Amino acid sequence: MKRGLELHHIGVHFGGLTALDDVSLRVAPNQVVGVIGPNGAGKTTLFNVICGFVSPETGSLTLDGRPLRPRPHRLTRLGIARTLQGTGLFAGLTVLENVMTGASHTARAGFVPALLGLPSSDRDERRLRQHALDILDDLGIAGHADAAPTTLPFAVRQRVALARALAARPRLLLLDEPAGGLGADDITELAELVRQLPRRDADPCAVLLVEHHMDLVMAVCDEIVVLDFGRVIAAGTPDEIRDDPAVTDAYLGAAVDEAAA
Ligand SMILES: Nc1ncnc2c1ncn2[C@@H]1O[C@H](COP(=O)(O)OP(=O)(O)OP(=O)(O)O)[C@@H](O)[C@H]1O
Repeated sequence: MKRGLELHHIGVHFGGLTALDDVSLRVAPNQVVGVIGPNGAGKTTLFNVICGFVSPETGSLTLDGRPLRPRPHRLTRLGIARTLQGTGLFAGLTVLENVMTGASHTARAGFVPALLGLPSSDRDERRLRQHALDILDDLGIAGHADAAPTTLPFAVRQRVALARALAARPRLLLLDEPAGGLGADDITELAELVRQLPRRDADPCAVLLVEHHMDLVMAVCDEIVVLDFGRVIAAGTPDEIRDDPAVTDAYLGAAVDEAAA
């Protein structure tokens, strides 16, 4: 049985500030796991540790039981893909080309055949193009394949960014605040989409979702981890988290602080 991604007792400090303190969690295959918490709780730092942007001072990570030292440029080869806050799409490429860049590492023909225009690179390109089109179709945005991303509404661009991440055929997808900037209807549609990711026929993947929007997290997650001041203060199913007084206290405390400010 594959164990998926595990974080064991992760600690990160920035100068005298403790951003993560003894954080452990697991994202099992085919699960959607959410990380929530008030502002400054450590969510982004946790995401950055998994992507390899931040190295933890204490603790370790494992992927299917094997030690994992993430580096941003090596993630895709490990079967991990991510979307970042904002969409980060290439403005000079069409939607389809943007999605194809997500899978380009899987192309068998290398740089030289492509440069010489040899048939293997044509075949590769056709294969990549079809794969990207299939994903766009899956996400309901194939009609925008030839559009420039800048001409599209934000919610569609978000979907294109998701399609690009999925093009790498990840077994784990990291989503950083995917609901940021979306309206209520778009969030409902996004929830439906995220819930389906571990259940897709082709290339199902586990999801780790770092998100502010409680509604989205409650709707899609099998497990939720709640951070406050860098520590895990609760972990469990959405129902368990909803009824946990420590979680209410943390969010109430944050709301009171904001009101006072
Ligand atoms: N590069 C950094 N240098 C110094 N302090 C940092 C750095 N990155 C984060 N912090 C601090 O670490 C703590 C955790 O920040 P982090 O951004 O991970 O929280 P968050 O839960 O993502 O917050 P938000 O919901 O506001 O995005 C905060 O106190 C933040 O100010």
